Amino acid sequence: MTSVYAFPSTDQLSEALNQYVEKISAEAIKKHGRFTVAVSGGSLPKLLSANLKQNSRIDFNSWHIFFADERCVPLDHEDSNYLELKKQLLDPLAEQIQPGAVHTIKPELSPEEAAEEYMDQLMAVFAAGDAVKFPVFDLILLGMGPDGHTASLFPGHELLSENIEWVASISDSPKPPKDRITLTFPVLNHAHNVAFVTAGDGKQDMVQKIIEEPEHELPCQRVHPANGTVSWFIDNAAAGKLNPVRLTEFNI
Ligand SMILES: O=C(O)[C@H](O)[C@@H](O)[C@H](O)[C@H](O)COP(=O)(O)O
Repeated sequence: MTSVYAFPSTDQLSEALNQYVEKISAEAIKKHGRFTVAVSGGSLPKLLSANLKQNSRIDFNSWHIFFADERCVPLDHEDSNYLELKKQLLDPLAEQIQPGAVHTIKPELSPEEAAEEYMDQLMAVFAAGDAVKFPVFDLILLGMGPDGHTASLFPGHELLSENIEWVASISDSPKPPKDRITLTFPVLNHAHNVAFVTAGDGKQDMVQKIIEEPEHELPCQRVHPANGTVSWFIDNAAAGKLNPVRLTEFNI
């Protein structure tokens, strides 16, 4: 089940996303004492954090934050997804309400080694003590590239067929920087909830293609958790070419 929510402005998109994340994190923490979330880079951290960073109802201490993908650069490098999330969400949060854990890559490692090490971090959180085939995130927050990529899963790339490893490295990313790690489709498709977040009229062609033309089998279209929900949070600019019948009224 895919729900597409469109909002007149990015401010209203961010507020709706704040309410959605608050609901899912509260349910997860009530159910199993923690909230596990994977965050993408690009424009997502800013759209995610605009209202979330001021939400005093959220128990960030119970959060485990991972990255859906990350560039293999130092954590203080301008291309680092961690740095962007730090700027947009972590730094504005008071010391006593910081997330319980923010799982960053080890940038000094090669992309291959960084992927292996990130797998160890995922195993420690999701498979402590018992064997699991894939981690089950409470929420994975994804962006949509102009070519239909998501995380660092790009159209036509061999990584799209990875169905065993939880984390993969890529050294020929069409979107710079070229060296990255990324969660793989099996992990994305085991999540309880996935939310795509994208805005701007530059995205309207691809949004229309992804939502209305499944035959393309673009990376964004290959995210469909068997036991999970998929939601799109977009602004009216990005929804500009969508048939309005595809839109769902947001009420949470
Ligand atoms: O590390 C990355 O580059 C992102 O995770 C990437 O997958 C991003 O989400 C899309 O490229 C959309 O980026 P924009 O929202 O900035 O267009």
